[in-house]
Amino acid sequence: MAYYWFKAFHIVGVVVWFAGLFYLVRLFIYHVEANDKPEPARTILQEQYGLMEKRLLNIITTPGMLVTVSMAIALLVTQPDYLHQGWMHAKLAFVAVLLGYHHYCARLLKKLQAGTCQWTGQQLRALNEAPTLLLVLIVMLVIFKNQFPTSASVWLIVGLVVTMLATIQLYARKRRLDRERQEAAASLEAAPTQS
Ligand code: HEM
Repeated sequence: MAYYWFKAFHIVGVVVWFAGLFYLVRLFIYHVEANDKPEPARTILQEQYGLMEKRLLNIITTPGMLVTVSMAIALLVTQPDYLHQGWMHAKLAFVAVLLGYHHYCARLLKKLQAGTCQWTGQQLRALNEAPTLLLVLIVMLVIFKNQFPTSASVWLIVGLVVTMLATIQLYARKRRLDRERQEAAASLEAAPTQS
């Protein structure tokens, strides 16, 4: 019975951890893009985003990671056989990458607060795709275990899902560019004409 409790809270931890990771980098994007705003909006926005980022990391994301990992350790102590299985080794390797990503986000936060972050909004958007990929891989490993699917039909489904996600991203990008163009045109119109 304890095993089910550990597994339930392992999954709760995973949901909280990923929600935090996704939202954190989204806030980084807004933080960096606030550089384009005129003062005093820039300072006000960046201070607010800085506060939200710190709270999100310390109150949601890191505790989510700690719950996931501590429940995972409890699962492995209860079921140590998993430690000898190939899928678990692969899963642990991806989790190590995810922990590295978490640590890197915490470093980026410090750089943003110090005003020394060199990442552009576009680069951060690309970075924010990394946890999605890790999420898909880890969940597939834990579900399929050693029967990880390799047949053509499965990869067709994976391809369709990836295409769908890419289409959503491209559409969001198009809408963002349209909005930026409209804002630029509006500010040109509002600017006083010089004779
Ligand atoms: C700290 C490293 C981790 C370890 C050692 C670990 C270990 C485990 C173990 C032993 C199980 C039970 C498997 C079973 O009973 O079939 C499990 C379940 C699960 N894990 Fe992890 N896990 C880790 C991190 C993660 C992460 C980062 C994710 C998400 C990206 C994740 C997603 C899941 C899911 C969705 C289940 C439930 C699968 C099911 O019941 O069929 N785990 N994990």
